[in-house]
Parts: sequence; C-alpha cells; structure tokens
Amino acid sequence: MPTVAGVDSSTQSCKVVVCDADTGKILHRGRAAHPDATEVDPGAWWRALREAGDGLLEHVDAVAVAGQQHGLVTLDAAGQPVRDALLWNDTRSARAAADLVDELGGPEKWAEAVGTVPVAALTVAKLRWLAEHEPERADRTARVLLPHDWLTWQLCGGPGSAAEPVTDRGDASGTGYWSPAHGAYRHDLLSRAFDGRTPQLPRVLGPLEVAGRTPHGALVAAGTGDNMGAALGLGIEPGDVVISLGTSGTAFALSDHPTSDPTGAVAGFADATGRYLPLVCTLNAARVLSSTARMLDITLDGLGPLARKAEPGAGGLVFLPYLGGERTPNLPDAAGSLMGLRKANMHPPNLARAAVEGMLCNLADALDRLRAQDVSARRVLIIGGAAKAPAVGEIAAEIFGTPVTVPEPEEYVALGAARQAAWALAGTPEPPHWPLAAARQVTAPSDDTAGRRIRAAYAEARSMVYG
Ligand SMILES: Nc1ncnc2c1ncn2[C@@H]1O[C@H](COP(=O)(O)OP(=O)(O)O)[C@@H](O)[C@H]1O
Ligand SMILES: O=C(CO)[C@@H](O)[C@H](O)COP(=O)(O)O
Repeated sequence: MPTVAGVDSSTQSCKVVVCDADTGKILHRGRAAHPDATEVDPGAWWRALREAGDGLLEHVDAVAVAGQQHGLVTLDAAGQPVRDALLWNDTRSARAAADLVDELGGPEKWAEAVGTVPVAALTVAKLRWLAEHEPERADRTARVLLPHDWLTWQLCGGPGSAAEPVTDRGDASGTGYWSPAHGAYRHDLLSRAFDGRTPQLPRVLGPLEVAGRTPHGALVAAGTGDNMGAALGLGIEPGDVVISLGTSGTAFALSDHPTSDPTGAVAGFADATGRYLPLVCTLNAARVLSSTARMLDITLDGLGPLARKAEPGAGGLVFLPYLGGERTPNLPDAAGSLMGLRKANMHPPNLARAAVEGMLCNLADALDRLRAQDVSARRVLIIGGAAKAPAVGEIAAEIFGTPVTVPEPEEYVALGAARQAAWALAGTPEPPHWPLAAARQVTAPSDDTAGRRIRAAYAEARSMVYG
C-alpha cells in the first residue's frame, strides 16, 4: 500500500498527516509548534517539520508541503537566510504597499496586472520594505522564496544539493509578482518594488509536477499555499465557499476563471489544481477567541459554552476584532475596540459572545465581498482551529443568514497536501478520489432579524471608529 505525507506549515504550528495514497485514510499524525512572532527564522519551520514528521516521513512514498502564504524568505548567494522571514501578518510593510499601489497608477492597475492589489501581507510589499529599510540585506538577497518553497527545497536536499528551488501556481499567486491570468512572473513589478534588484525566483510547477526526492527516496510534490491545500483537502467544487478560522480568517472559493477585484478586498489567487481561488483574508480569527478566553481567565474550551449563555447581540456589546491590525478592511494600524458598554451588560457571557460575533461579522463581510465578485455561495463550510467550538458554527449560521456545513475537525490543509502528493505519485489527470469528510449541518434561524441587527451594530461601530 503506497503511503503519502502532507505537511501544513502554518502560522502557529506544523502538522503532518500520513495517509493511504489510494483511500486517503489517515494512518499517522505529528505536530510541532512554531515561534509566536511575525518574523521567524525559516530554520525554526524546518526544525518543526522534522519534529512533526519524525519517524513518519522516512517511510512514505511521496510528500508535499502546504504553507502559510506570502512570507518573505530572502536567501544569499549560498542559499542561506539573509534575515528572519517576514510573515503574512507582519504589518510593517503597509506604507510600502500603499506606495506601490500609487506608483503603478492605482489599485485597478495591480488588479489587472496580477489579480491582487498589494496590502502589507503581500510578498512584493515586504520586498519594498526591505529595500527601503535594510538596503544592505536587500543587496545580499540573491533569491526570494515563500515558506512552502523553502521547506520543499530543504526536503529535496536544499543548498549545496542538485535540487532546484520551485514553487507552485497557488503560492506564486500570492506574491504580487506572478500573474494567474497569464501564468507568468512580472519581473518588472518585482524589480521596481525591490529598487532595481533582480533576485532569482523559483520555477513555477504545474499541479502534477514533481519538485524532487527526499534523501529517503520519497517523491516531493509541488506543494502549495495553505488555503489552496485546504481547498484540495476538502475537495470543494464551484458553489462552495470555505471560511477558515485559523490565525487568519479566510473566505475562498473555486473559480474556473481568474478574478481581479480593483477594490482590493478579493485577492485573485490561483489554486493547486490548475484553476483559481478568489480569497478574502482577515488578520484576526482564532486568536480573537483565545485572547478573549485569556482575558476572561477561562479555558478556550470554556469560551463557546460561555458565549451560548448570552443572547444574540451580546446585550449590546460590539467587539471590533482588529487585534493585530486588519487586512480586510485594510486598517493595518487598527486595534480592537469593545463598544456599547453599559452597567447592565458587563457580564462575562456577553464579552464571550461579542468576541465570537465580532470575529464572524468580519468574515460575513468577507463573504459579501466574494459574492460581489459573482462568486456563488451555495454552500458555506467552516474549518480551522476556531471551528472546533460548536458555538462558532451556530453563531455563524445566524450571522451569515445561511446554513453552514462544519466538516468534522481535521487538518484539511495537511490532508490537501497529502492528496497532492498522492496525485503526483499516481500521475493521473485528476487527483485521487478520496471520500469527503463527515460534516455537521447547522441550519440558519428562520427569523434572520437577530443576525441582521448584529451585523448592523457591527457596521455602525466600525464606521464610528474608522469612518
Ligand atoms: N476548541 C477551540 N475553540 C476555539 N479555538 C480553538 C479551539 N481549538 C483550537 N483553537 C484555536 O485555533 C488556532 C489554531 O488554528 P489553526 O487553524 O491550526 O491555525 P494556523 O493554521 O493559523 O496555525 C489557535 O489560535 C487556537 O487557539
Ligand atoms: O495570508 C493568508 C492568505 O492570503 C493567510 O491565510 C496565511 O496563508 C496564513 O494562514 P493560517 O496560518 O491562518 O492558516
């Protein structure tokens, strides 16, 4: 029986699943933590991958890595990191992003060129920041990779080996210098952002192409970005919208054609199957709940049950969840706000409920942004760490005003990477058919008044603070 491994190297941790390549059945799992920071030594990801995959990766026939998107890994001529990688949620590049947008002639020009308007998260904005603030390090940068590219290269032998660094369409589409519509790098945009420098870029592999072999002889597939990995792990079809509640909150869907949203809200990414993945990303999701649990001095598992004790609307408390700044809406310098405080509503259940409602109102807006780009949302699926709390699915159905599907909690990003590895191993035109996850269906209340009121209160609070 051939076996395959999938790696999810995400913001907070590295997860590994080993699956039966034919059926997708998960046979083994591993996990290791990542440093809690927005700039991280890529070596820490490699150590976490080896720890999570210890005793597992040596025995598989194929492996693939899905990684947090956009992170800037800068390497010198010897292939060694020039500095710690700047992650997708590091907002220091906000000014650089705004400057790039102005210099090219506005958001429409970027949407047309690469399908996505730069914000602080995009790799191209991080390159501009580096050129401006650390020119010596920029000068030493001979090569630029993304987190999954770098890990894929390490798996294949890394610097000093014959392996060539590669990436895939999905992750390349989050750089801001690769066009999903044309399937090509925009070297001009990269060099303009990097003040004339022209670092080497990884070759972009197609969905079935092979990156190399591990020292143990396992085939290494192309890998992809973590959201593209989740799409493959869930086996979504057009009409499905996935809301992922990890460190980031994302709302994304499959599309047969490239998208470009000049408002900048919807990123026009590519997926891992040769299609496209329009996506809205927020900076604040699962950590809104974990930070609120810490503030209330309760366990994370206790937050959902506490929130359920409050009425919809949290007694008038409104929580704007922009704890780490925000990406959509583009408010990189924002902080969270708790509004509507009154003597009568200052109870722990209201705070717990306001945190869940705030996180989900931000994602309800994301869903609307996707719909505004003609993305159909016949089914809404909720995954990611925060989806493990049953209260989240229930409150989501109320706030989104639509039934939601909550697939059984699983590492869908790692599973998608494993499915990609199985696909590359089989070499078939389509990915192997793996059975879909069991799921809980949550119906929306027949009366949507409460959900509408919650969203209206959230919108009003946001416009009071941010206009
Ligand atoms: N039962 C739970 N209720 C709410 N949040 C949870 C629960 N279990 C885990 N989480 C949160 O999920 C997050 C990790 O989710 P994950 O999707 O793995 O994130 P990432 O992919 O960004 O590393 C953590 O912030 C953790 O606090
Ligand atoms: O920046 C994005 C998507 O554009 C994020 O979704 C990152 O890819 C990180 O994902 P998680 O670690 O939260 O899963």
